[in-house]
Amino acid sequence: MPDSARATRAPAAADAVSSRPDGGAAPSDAITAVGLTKRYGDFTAVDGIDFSVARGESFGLLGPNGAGKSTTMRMIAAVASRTAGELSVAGLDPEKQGPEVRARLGVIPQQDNLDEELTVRENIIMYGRYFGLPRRWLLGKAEELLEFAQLTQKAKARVEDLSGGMKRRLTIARALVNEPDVLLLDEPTTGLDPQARHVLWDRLFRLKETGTTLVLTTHHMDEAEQLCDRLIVVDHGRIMAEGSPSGLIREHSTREVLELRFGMDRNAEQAEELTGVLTPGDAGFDRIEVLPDRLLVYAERAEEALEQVHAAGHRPVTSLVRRSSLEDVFLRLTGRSLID
Ligand SMILES: Nc1ncnc2c1ncn2[C@@H]1O[C@H](COP(=O)(O)OP(=O)(O)OP(=O)(O)O)[C@@H](O)[C@H]1O
Repeated sequence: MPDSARATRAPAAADAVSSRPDGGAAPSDAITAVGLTKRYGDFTAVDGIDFSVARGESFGLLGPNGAGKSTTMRMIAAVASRTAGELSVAGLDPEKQGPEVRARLGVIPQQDNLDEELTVRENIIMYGRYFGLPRRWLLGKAEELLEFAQLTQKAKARVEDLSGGMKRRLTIARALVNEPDVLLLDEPTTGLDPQARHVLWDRLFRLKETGTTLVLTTHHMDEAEQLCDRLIVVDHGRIMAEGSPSGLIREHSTREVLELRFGMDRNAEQAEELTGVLTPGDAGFDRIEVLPDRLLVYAERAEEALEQVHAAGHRPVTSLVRRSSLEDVFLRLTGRSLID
């Protein structure tokens, strides 16, 4: 939340906070899930997952399409029921205390659901009215949020005239109108061009710095690396690993990766030959993964590995040395790529 926005608490939202049924001090965890499960008939979309999100933390669910990320978010947001397990959001049970939970959350769904008929400013004000916030207070709040979202110049524009990145920023501004404790973002930058993604990341980074708890889903490893203090890697409804981006990379991958291309049909055959060239002691070599278009040589010192490849007479068409990423962690854990 922008500092300026914090200075003027939402009056009606404050009432909602003081009417908390548990009445006690705010819990240290913003969200706690234990054995959280969601089944659709025979199909298990979320399979008994445990995690907690501390207040002020930026927490991610990283996984491919269909991993169960959105379903988990929908249970947190009190719009889908759970089949089994425990879930606590700001100390409340979303299933039993849906309206109270929703009053404490800002939700950014995968698809923008802005009111196309209204102007940018009106979108924020109307959304605030749903929370019962007074119109006069909302007029000032809308200006703060427009500034935060870098949309002041567009205040009177209609939503249909905005770019994709602007719409996304407006959706975030709108979700902040009730001064939520936790912001839920489902795939916040999917579909945006690189420049629009960076502008959005910058805004989210600002929110993170001012202490807003962020929970986001993504299948972009760079987004998770940029924004998350901690994340869970999910696949088929299960948690495969948990940790900080750098901790996960340290635990599950080598420091560096050598990417080699030998030409479409030769990669598998070359992988076998290179396994004979590179031994575990050499260059901190760990293993080779064969992808359809390239080989990934996992080694602590990839430049040294490349020297050894050359010294053994192998001539890749292209070679690239890079640091390991969360994509490599996912590949290691599941044998698959994050984006199929
Ligand atoms: N209402 C539903 N009825 C039946 N199956 C569903 C329903 N909603 C989701 N699923 C299934 O549950 C699984 C998890 O879906 P979910 O949307 O949570 O995945 P995701 O990780 O968020 O992926 P995406 O990024 O594609 O949304 C998918 O296989 C999906 O088809």
